[in-house]
Amino acid sequence: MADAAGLSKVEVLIEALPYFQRYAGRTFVVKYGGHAMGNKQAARDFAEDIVLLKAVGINPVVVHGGGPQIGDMLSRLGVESTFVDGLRVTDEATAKVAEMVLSGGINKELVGWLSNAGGKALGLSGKDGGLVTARKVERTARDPESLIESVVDLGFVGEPAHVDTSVIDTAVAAGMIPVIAPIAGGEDGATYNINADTMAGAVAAALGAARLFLLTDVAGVLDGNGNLLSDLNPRDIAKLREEGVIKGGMVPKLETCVSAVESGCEAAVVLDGRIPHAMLLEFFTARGAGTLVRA
Ligand SMILES: Nc1ncnc2c1ncn2[C@@H]1O[C@H](COP(=O)(O)OP(=O)(O)O)[C@@H](O)[C@H]1O
Ligand SMILES: CC(=O)N[C@@H](CCC(=O)OP(=O)(O)O)C(=O)O
Repeated sequence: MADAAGLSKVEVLIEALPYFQRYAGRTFVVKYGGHAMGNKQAARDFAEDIVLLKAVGINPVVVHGGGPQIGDMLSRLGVESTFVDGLRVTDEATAKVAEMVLSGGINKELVGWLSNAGGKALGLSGKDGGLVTARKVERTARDPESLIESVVDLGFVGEPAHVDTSVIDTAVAAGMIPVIAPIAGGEDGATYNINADTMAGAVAAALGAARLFLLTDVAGVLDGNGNLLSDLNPRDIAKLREEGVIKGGMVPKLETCVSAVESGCEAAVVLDGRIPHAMLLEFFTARGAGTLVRA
């Protein structure tokens, strides 16, 4: 006779069975933010979640950030960063540091965690296999008094202009988990620093992903009183942004969610990466957390 603990394990698997069946063969793009990476145990849990998704037939594709880690390296070098709408103003030297930290450091660390959890991970940046071609980001700002708009030069901050998924398709067909750093070359030959949320959204759209998960270090999108907003649509988001409730790093995150759901992704979720196994809890159980964005 099976004991109660054994039965409850089976019940959990049975509860998840319709999800395994529905999403087998589909792609989930998971963005792992630099803030969520701080805790080693949470990182191990994250790697297990990704490897479990792969084991049940879903194709996870990881895009990672590393903003705080780039900031630490720059401050060790005596360089201070400024941000415009959550984007780091990037001169040529900063782009070099960002590439070193993201592609050289964090990307390989994540590949190591996934391989320790039993996965076969392939570390890439937008440059590898022609995955992403970047173009320079154009931003304008309006002077609050004169209301005159002027161009803000962010330097080598890029956005994906073109995504060629063939390197991802090849890796997935070979049973691998692609792990992508948000760095890409431009048509001008320069190296561009891309916000990791933006990179994840572009990759999700190009792959026709079923889900986009954005793991960060807050419970989700919070209202003006610090309460979690668990369901949002693009109209709610535009209003919250106008009201100034959504600021800083949450701006590119929600821009990404909106463009993902408007380009066919079923749902995008802003999740608390500090919670152990946040992604599996959200996806396979009724105890979903975070903010779900749907069209
Ligand atoms: N309305 C909001 N709800 C939650 N977080 C917000 C909001 N507005 C701004 N933020 C900020 O956005 C941050 C998350 O973005 P970011 O620091 O870029 O994270 P990551 O490194 O995970 O991408 C939060 O830590 C918080 O400081
Ligand atoms: C242009 C730009 O801002 N690039 C980001 C890239 C890393 C990133 O986005 O990391 P998180 O997801 O951890 O914030 C940066 O330099 O910080």
